[in-house]
Amino acid sequence: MAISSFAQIRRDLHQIPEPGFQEVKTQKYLLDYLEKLPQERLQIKLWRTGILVKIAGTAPKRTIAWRTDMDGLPIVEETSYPFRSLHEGYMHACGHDMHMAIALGLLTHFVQNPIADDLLFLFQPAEEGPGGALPMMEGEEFASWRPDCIFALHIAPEYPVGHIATKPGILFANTSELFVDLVGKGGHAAFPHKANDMVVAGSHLVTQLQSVIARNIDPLDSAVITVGKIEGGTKQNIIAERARLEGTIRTFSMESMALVKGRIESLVKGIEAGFECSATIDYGCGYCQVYNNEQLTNDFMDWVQHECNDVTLVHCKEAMTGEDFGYFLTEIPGFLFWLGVQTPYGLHHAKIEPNEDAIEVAIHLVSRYFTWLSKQS
Ligand SMILES: CC(=O)N[C@@H](CCC[C@H](N)C(=O)O)C(=O)O
Repeated sequence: MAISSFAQIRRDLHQIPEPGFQEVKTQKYLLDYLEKLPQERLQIKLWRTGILVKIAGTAPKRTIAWRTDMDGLPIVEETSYPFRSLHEGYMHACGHDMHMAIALGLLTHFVQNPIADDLLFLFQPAEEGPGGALPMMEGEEFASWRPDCIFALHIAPEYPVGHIATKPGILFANTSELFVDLVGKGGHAAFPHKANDMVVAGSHLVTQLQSVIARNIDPLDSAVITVGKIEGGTKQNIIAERARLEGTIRTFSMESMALVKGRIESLVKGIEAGFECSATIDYGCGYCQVYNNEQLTNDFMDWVQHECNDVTLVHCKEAMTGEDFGYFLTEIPGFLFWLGVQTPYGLHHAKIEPNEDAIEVAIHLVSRYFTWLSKQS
């Protein structure tokens, strides 16, 4: 069966996943594509490994923006695809390849069918970390093309193709990365009393961290601490002098974030005292929540409900995912919605295979929405 050109673009991008701020091949691929489009209405600016593209409207009163992320994740791909990642140890496992193909599809549509308003397409690096949205917003390139409203989507493995989901207000959580380094005293496996084992200390800490959510967060509030990676030691018969825990914290309020961090700091001090080691905490990068503008989101949801009988709208709950798109929404009204790509494996899974039919669903939906929105002012 023939696949659409944007599904093919997604496959090409799927093969070249790159970490945040190293999206060099991705940027080149996108630029090569943009170069082939009719240029009359297009203006292009580069920002680090990202790209900003403006399409001049026919009678602009404002600028409507669409943002896609670009980076991949450090995952060894285990899909059944013949177009698996060519970058050993990296994979587009969060759908940014789908997001970019959709953005190019939309951009192409509007180059061919311009609307009254100006359109701005943001290809933003480093969503998975250390965060490209905030520095991109602070850059002169964005400031000089600052949009009046901004929108984005994220693929959702749990919804069927043709379904979208969103809600007004908070959609995604506040996040903070978490890195804890423990340093003790290494030694011979047979003489534990002469050493100070950081594998044991780190294991205690991982277990204690679970109590913060269970015993310090109001049960009617929500928070997550996930330790996704532990490193420690050098060999099975050497007591580990060092251990490192890498994780992430998620909360729905900054008060809960401060509370969780305070409790983590106390527990880490306890580990230092209890295991006679030294510890350092680094919170890495943090993202603010994704808070959907209530008016725009409600209007969009009404519009989908009444005008798009090919799309099923789900009124979803908020999720503990993070997205630096939230920074754009702190200053510019807009929203993010989930796009159903039904697949049994979740985001960040080595076997995730999003259904590519969702690419055309998104292009068709958002192109109609922007055309409608442009007529509303
Ligand atoms: C949509 C999504 O999966 N986003 C990421 C954002 C990660 C932020 C940061 N690196 C962290 O781990 O806290 C997510 O994991 O939710």
